[in-house]
Amino acid sequence: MQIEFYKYQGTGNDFVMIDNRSGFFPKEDIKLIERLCDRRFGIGADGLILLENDTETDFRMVYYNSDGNQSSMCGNGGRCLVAFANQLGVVKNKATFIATDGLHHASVGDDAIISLQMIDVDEVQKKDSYTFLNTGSPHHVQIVDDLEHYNVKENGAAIRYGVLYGEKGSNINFVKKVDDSTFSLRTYERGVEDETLACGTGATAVAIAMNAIGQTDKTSINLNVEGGKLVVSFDKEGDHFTNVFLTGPAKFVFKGTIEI
Ligand SMILES: N[C@@H](CCC[C@H](N)C(=O)O)C(=O)O
Repeated sequence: MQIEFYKYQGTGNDFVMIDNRSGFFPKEDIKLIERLCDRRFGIGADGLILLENDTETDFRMVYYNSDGNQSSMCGNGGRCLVAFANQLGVVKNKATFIATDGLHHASVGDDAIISLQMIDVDEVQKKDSYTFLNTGSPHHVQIVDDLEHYNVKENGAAIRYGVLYGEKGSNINFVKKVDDSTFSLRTYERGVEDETLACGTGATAVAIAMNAIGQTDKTSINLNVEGGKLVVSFDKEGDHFTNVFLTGPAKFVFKGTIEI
């Protein structure tokens, strides 16, 4: 059997996209999803996303990490899925869709810039050396001295598998302040089990965490990620963050068919 796929990337966080509106895709086949995401034996991606029908919104997002397991929200994947839906003609420059963390609104701007509304954040756990919050996916946020030379894979894995987060784990973000409006980050992603070039829910978590712990009082924050630049904006009331938007490029790379 042959599957038609589309490859997208958002600031270097890359995804295999499949139009599953007919419901043909064998969703329980973890090994198949893992193989499709494999960079040597498959197409290669940080995750795989199915675009499915939904009765109340434009479409449903079903997200899998590259390890083949279905997971929580993916911000860059959500932005890429909106670009994919636009390419398929399912939406026209504006989208409303349902994902594992609830309803999302998005808009398509010039130059493949997609702005995606993320969930509200009601709880920010501030600890001495790190911050933890959920932006659709769980995120540990930690400021480090030498971000450029930091061993993200080794230190990220140690925290992800350590005592703090148990079996469920967390995504781990290491951060450096550039100026009041700008932070650089590098992310170790759960389910990829490696550093990725960008993480949308991670960038969102970093922006909110930096505001919540007083590193900035800005509510529109530039994020330098390894694969490009993202912007996160929000409204704030105490530790309650609403109207959270993640904005950045989401680009079509290629399409093809693969034998499964
Ligand atoms: N790359 C994603 C995050 C995907 C989910 C994450 N790996 C998890 O399982 O928690 C993003 O852009 O948000």
